[in-house]
Amino acid sequence: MMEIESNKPAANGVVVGGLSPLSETLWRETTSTEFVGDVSARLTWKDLTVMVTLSNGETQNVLEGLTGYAEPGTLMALMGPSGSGKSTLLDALSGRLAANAFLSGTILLNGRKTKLSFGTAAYVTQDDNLIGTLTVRETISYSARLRLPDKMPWSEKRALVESTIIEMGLQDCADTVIGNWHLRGISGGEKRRVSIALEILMRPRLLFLDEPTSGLDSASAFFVTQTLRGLSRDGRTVVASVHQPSSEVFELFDQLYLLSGGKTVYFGQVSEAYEFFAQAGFPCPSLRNPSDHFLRCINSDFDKVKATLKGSMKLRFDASDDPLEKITTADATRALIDFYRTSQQCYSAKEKVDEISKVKGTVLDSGGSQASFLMQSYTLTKRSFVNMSRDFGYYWLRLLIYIVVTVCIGTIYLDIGTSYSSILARGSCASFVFGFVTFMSIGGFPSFVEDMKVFQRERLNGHYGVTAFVIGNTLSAMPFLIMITFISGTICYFMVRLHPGFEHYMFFVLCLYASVTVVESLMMAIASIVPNFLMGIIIGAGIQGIFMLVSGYFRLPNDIPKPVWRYPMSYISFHFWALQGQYQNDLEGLLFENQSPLLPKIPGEYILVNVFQIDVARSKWIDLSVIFSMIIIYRIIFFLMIKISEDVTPWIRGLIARRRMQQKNGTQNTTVAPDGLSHSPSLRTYVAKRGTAREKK
Ligand SMILES: Nc1ncnc2c1ncn2[C@@H]1O[C@H](COP(=O)(O)OP(=O)(O)OP(=O)(O)O)[C@@H](O)[C@H]1O
Repeated sequence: MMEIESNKPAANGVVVGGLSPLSETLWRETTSTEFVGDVSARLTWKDLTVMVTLSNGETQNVLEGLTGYAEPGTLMALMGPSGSGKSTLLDALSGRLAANAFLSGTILLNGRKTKLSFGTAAYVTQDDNLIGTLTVRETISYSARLRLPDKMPWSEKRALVESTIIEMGLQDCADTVIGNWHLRGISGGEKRRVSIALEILMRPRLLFLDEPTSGLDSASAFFVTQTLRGLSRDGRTVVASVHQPSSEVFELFDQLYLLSGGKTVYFGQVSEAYEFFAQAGFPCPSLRNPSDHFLRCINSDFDKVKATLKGSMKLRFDASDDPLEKITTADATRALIDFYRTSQQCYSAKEKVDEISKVKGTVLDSGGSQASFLMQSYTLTKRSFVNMSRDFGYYWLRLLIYIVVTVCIGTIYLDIGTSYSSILARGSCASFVFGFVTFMSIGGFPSFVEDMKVFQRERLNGHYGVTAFVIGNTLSAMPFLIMITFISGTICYFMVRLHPGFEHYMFFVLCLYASVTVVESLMMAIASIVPNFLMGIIIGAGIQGIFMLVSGYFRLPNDIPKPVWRYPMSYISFHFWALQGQYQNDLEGLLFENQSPLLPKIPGEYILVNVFQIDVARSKWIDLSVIFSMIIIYRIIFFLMIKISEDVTPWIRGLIARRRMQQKNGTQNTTVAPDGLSHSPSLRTYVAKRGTAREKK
């Protein structure tokens, strides 16, 4: 096959594929590939079939033999009834298919096979996962710092942010917060535009949008679509799935890809679709919105609706002259699919695909971040800190509750003293502080799940890596945790009058800080496995309940059954180490009254060994350092869990799906995913997982 190098720089300068001056400057500055002139994206797909394996081992073709192309400067509408495969086609094209989906056929970007996930193409999902406490301008500015090159001066970054705000028509709400459960913010349509703004900030050449207008009123939907049209006119390739667009919105699209049951019903110019349907025998009635008519022809749910009609309603349908009312939609769809196969549109689409595929154009570099790791970590830390300080539910509420609870502890154990009865009281006070007070930290889990949603969106679009996120989250939370534990620890220490002395005070608050941070880290690790906030809290509470049981208070260390509970559970429990350290910290060096004043006083060391069964040979500072190392271990687990869910889990799921399919069919499946396309994380699985969390909003 002859390869043609596209758009070589012309004699009088470079040919730039219809870019605005701003886009051109940015692209030249940020691209690390050699600038060969045309940086536009031409996407083609040929004989694209996607097969999914279901849990019973059955397979289902979700897409069947689709052929089409998307060109720069055009806005394509992907339409079809629910379940027709629109999202699957978007996923397949953007390299985000679920692990149980297998793809055959060829997808080429500028005539080359390219892995499209993680930033090469921008993908705007249906969910607007944004940080509610930030204003629109802040949201876009942080995103700019996270992704634009460090060496680009801030004035230029700001200019880009401002131009993006104007491009998306967000000037009026630029300084309004996005909004969350307690902050009233911008409207749904504006949120949608912010989500799109974040993805167009880096001026991607290829933009996918999953139902950008769903849930918006007609004016907002029109505005969003008009903006998309503007973006396409800037030389970008824009593909958007749409649900039931109004006639004004529909007219803004250039091309239409109509799907039904995973098959092509129509692919071509929007302007020719009207004629196509008329030729196929299904002309659009004069007073009907064309897009409604097209969907009406192919939506088999209408057959079910008609079957339930009775009496006059049925007669009304039967008396109509619309040819659609005479046959079932299933028959109409079949007729249209057959008609398309032999149509001029199908023929010219195939020709065009072959023509575009032959041209080996620019290798588009990943549109992901250009910022350094340090810049990303710094920006994420700052952004997360700002969010935590503005979100009342993140730490402020916890501080309030911690103060209330520690004042309660302080009044109940007020001035504990060194009487005989204070020995057990000191034990139970420490056990309550390090058991229940630290346990209350799971209250921050819902906010953290919200953070994770933003992270997932940004991660999948290649904005930054997992390490930068973990660093940002750890550092930004630190001042708040120090504040909460030092304030509540100080109240508790001085009201109860625990062992006097600065060193003892410091140990107590540091131990409280370390324990609360371990709980946070544990909850983060849980969030990476169970991103549902209710399930996460239940699991976190269960784990901590077990840890508390083996802490050495409810059952003395030597009495804890050795297998499992003593070894290894008590050693894994941070409560165990906290109590071992705090008991030493509190009792060592004190003398306690005996049962009778005639009997000698009891030294704290004696109580530690004989009552609480504490290993006094080990320094309390070692106990504390074990808790600190647990923080690091849990953060590493968190990091690994994200990595595993990104790389290993899809691979295993794919393997299981393949096995199931083989067992069912008894044959080796020959459908393979080219370039590991199906191995990238599925956005839809991620969106589905978070559906429940979204409902709570
Ligand atoms: N990974 C998968 N595993 C099992 N079934 C799948 C998978 N992906 C898609 N499907 C099935 O394929 C069909 C098409 O799904 P898809 O979400 O692409 O449709 P859609 O046109 O986007 O629908 P909607 O408009 O409702 O979002 C559905 O019946 C869906 O259940």
